[in-house]
Amino acid sequence: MKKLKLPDEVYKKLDSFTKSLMDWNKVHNLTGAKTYEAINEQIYDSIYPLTFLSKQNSLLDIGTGAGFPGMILAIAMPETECTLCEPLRKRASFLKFIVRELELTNVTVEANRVEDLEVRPYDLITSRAVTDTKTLIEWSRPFIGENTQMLFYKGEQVFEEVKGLESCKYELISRDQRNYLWIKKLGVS
Ligand SMILES: C[S@@+](CC[C@H](N)C(=O)[O-])C[C@H]1O[C@@H](n2cnc3c(N)ncnc32)[C@H](O)[C@@H]1O
Repeated sequence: MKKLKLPDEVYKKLDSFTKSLMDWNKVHNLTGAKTYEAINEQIYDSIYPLTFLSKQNSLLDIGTGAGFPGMILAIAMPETECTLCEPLRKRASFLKFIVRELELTNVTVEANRVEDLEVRPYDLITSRAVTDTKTLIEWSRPFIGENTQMLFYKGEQVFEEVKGLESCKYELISRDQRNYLWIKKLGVS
């Protein structure tokens, strides 16, 4: 299993998360990642940005699904206050179960569409496999403060999508098929 250097306590919690996800997946089809190995690959994909991101005080993850990347980042960054936004009831119920089971004090699960969330600024906005970059930026706007950064987990399509980002300060970090679009400053639209 590919691993980043993180405290043992974090890996213990990630292991509990994996076991619970496998159990829930047998009953409720929460994610396509069904095996221990497949879930671990999603976990590594979720936390890989910790190799380049600095510490954040607050994070909003749009469309967390069964936990990627928001719940994984929340477990790995216990000092970051994380809001996980997931409208689908069974997925949000699983996220709430994990919060209770792992006694996570830094996580709030919002079982709503991002368009319906209470507006406030976040330091970091993340999203994986939800929608195109243009829509993600529009959805993120109400939550952007002075220093907000965005991190979108993208595939091949990102190379087309960044063509609209000329006025933004961004970096693309590629790993295998994954392209992490790290927007450090939004330009004027
Ligand atoms: C393909 S899943 C990806 C889930 C997870 N991010 C992952 O990578 O495994 C897309 C998720 O986005 C959620 N979603 C769709 N529209 C949304 C919206 N307007 N606001 C928040 N979440 C939304 C869906 O409920 C779904 O769980």
